[in-house]
Amino acid sequence: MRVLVADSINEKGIAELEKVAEVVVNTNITHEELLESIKDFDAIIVRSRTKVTREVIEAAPRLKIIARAGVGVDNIDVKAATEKGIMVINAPESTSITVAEHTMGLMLALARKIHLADKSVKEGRWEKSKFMGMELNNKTLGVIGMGRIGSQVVKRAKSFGMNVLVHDPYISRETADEMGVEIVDLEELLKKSDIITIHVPLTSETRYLISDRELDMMKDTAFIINCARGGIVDEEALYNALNEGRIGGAALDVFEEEPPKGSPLLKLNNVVLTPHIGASTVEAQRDAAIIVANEIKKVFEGGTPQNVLNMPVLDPETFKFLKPYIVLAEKLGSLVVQATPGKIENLEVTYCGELAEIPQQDILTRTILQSILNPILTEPVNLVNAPMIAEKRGMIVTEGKRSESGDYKSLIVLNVKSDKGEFSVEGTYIKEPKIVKINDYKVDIKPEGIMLIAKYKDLPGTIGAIGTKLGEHNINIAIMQVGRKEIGGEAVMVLKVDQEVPSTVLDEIKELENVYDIVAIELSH
Ligand SMILES: NC(=O)c1ccc[n+]([C@@H]2O[C@H](COP(=O)([O-])OP(=O)(O)OC[C@H]3O[C@@H](n4cnc5c(N)ncnc54)[C@H](O)[C@@H]3O)[C@@H](O)[C@H]2O)c1
Ligand SMILES: O=C(O)[C@H](O)COP(=O)(O)O
Repeated sequence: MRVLVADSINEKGIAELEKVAEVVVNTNITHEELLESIKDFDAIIVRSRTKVTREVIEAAPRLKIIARAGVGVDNIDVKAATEKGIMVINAPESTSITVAEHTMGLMLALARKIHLADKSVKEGRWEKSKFMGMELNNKTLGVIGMGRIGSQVVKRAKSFGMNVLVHDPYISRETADEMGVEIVDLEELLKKSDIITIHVPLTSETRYLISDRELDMMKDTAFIINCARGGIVDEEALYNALNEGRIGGAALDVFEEEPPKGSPLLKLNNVVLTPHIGASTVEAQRDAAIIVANEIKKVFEGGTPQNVLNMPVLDPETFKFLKPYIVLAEKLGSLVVQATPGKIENLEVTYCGELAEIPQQDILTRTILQSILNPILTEPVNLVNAPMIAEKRGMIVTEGKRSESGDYKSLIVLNVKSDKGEFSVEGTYIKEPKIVKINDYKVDIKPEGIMLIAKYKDLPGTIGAIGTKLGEHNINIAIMQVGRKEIGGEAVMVLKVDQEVPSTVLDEIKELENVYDIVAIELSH
């Protein structure tokens, strides 16, 4: 496995990765160089500098994982990655405290004019009266977005004696009560706050969340801080508001364009600017690097990472329960694609028994269904992109649940229709995967190795004739099972054989009297 580290990360993360992969560190890589070299890598680690665009993703046939050593993934085309079956992971918890502390630093700098006082002293002046500040105590802080970082800011602000208003449409009343904050709409927050701090992701909804109209609602003495993402605050509108004295000051760690070359904001005194260092502490960078390195290791070792942004994360209990059925599902998918004649147009999957009791359908879809689809769809698919590819191919896939599962705790039932016929199979897991029904006939067979499935008329001599034909071609029968509903009616025979069965032999068997059809299937052990 090969991992490209495209932005600088802590060496501890690199050392972890080197235990399982060849690691190439190129933290000055240009977009053009990335487009050229990404084809040789299984994983890439980035921070906010490197843009992982659709173009990059499409030039990356080997890529399995895009890791963001940090939080924001607005520099990664997550949709394009999902379509290609590439996992996108991040290290969401790693930097929250660090960013919250940086926010408090900027708040204090604005309140006490630390940036200006520092400059003045270094330039040889002693202007005590010029730097009259403001206490944070008893002031109102408006927090826009109370997620991981926002809530850490709230805790710290409270310890400074601040009253906190929060605007976040997605948090519950209980969370607000637990944090001891008042939830308000954006307008009220803007009008009442002495300091406003932004901690939302950059999305189409939050782009220019703060522009002329919102800045005009702020007190003329109020400060605004953006440690989230450039583009959430309209910088031109901000400059005008600051320049015209319509607000008191601003602190920015992030910019629409980084670095903010030629921005008029660089010339204003009532502005504190830092070069996107909100997450830059030894502790946060060490944690971010180690977290993503371990996630990549997990993926390479076939495990389930925790911080995947484009597939569901399973708790260990659910994963333990589902794991055998994921193995079974892959075998069932492989069986139906080989046993069904023609192009599959319709796939109906029914989860029965305990499997049907999993409340979140999403988990079954992203694990069991996708494992069934893996072998059915011929282009490389994985747990991330399989349903999308099925849809693109015009295959109608439906899922259902049934609490009843006969003699078994859980059952997966597949009914398949193609342009040339139909096939159905039922499987369960009892210490190992088992096929318990084929085309409505009861069987009991372990789905592995070379299997023959024959449809024939249940008349004396037919089974013997098939066995003889195989014997003539030196094909040894290891296991044989038959299923029928009535004497003399249609029956199904499943044979496990020790050698491959050439198609010419299958054709000879199809010629036998009372044999309707026979297919050979090969399943992994
Ligand atoms: N400056 C830095 O170096 C730095 C470091 C880490 C993260 N960040 C940025 O901070 C952002 C927040 O990080 P986090 O870990 O707290 O994320 P988070 O997902 O835990 O929290 C984001 C919060 O924003 C809320 N939200 C979403 N849309 C909103 C809207 N329109 N109005 C109000 N609230 C809204 C969500 O409900 C959530 O509670 C990241 O997306 C990243 O862009 C910056
Ligand atoms: O979203 C993040 O994690 C921060 O913006 C940090 O970005 P960086 O890793 O480029 O410092």
